[in-house]
Amino acid sequence: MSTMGNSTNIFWQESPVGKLERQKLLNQKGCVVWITGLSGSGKSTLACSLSRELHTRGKLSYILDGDNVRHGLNKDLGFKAEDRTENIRRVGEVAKLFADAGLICIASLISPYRKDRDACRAMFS
Ligand SMILES: Nc1ncnc2c1ncn2[C@@H]1O[C@H](COP(=O)(O)OS(=O)(=O)O)[C@@H](OP(=O)(O)O)[C@H]1O
Ligand SMILES: Nc1ncnc2c1ncn2[C@@H]1O[C@H](COP(=O)(O)OP(=O)(O)O)[C@@H](O)[C@H]1O
Repeated sequence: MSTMGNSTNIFWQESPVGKLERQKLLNQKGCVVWITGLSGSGKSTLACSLSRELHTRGKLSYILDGDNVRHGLNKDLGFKAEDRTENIRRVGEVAKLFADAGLICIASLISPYRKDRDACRAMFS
C-alpha cells in the first residue's frame, strides 16, 4: 500500500499481460523520442517525418505534439514557467505509458527548462 495525495488505500494493479508479451506481439520495443526546440524550429515536421518513416518500416508510433496536447489533456495550462513544468510532467507520464504499452512515442514540445527535461528523463530511469 502507498500514500498518494490524500488517499492511503491506493494499490498498484498488475496487468495480466506483461510488457515483454506486448513487445513480442508488436515485434518492437516501446521507447520515447523527445524532440525539443524553439517554436518554429521544426519539431513537428521532424516528428511527422519520423513517424511516417517508422510506419513505412512496420513500426507503431504515436506523436504527442505540444500544440495538440494543449487542445485536450493540457487545455488548462498556459505558458507561465509552472504551467510549462506541468505540461512537460504530464506529457512525460503519458509518454511513459505509451512506451510501456510498446509504442514508439514521439514527444514534440518546446521543453525550455533543463530542470523539467531532467525531471522527465528521471521518470524513465
Ligand atoms: N508564450 C506563448 N504564447 C502563446 N503561444 C505559445 C507560447 N509559447 C508556445 N506557444 C504555442 O504553444 C505551442 C505548444 O507549446 P509547448 O507545449 O511545446 O511549450 S512548452 O514545452 O510547454 O514550453 C507552441 O507550438 P510550436 O510553435 O509547435 O512549438 C506554440 O504554438
Ligand atoms: N528542415 C527544415 N528546413 C526548412 N524549413 C523547415 C524545416 N523543418 C521545418 N521547416 C518549416 O518551418 C516551419 C515550422 O516548422 P514546425 O515543424 O511547425 O516547427 P515547430 O513544431 O518547432 O513549431 C514550417 O513552415 C516548416 O515547414
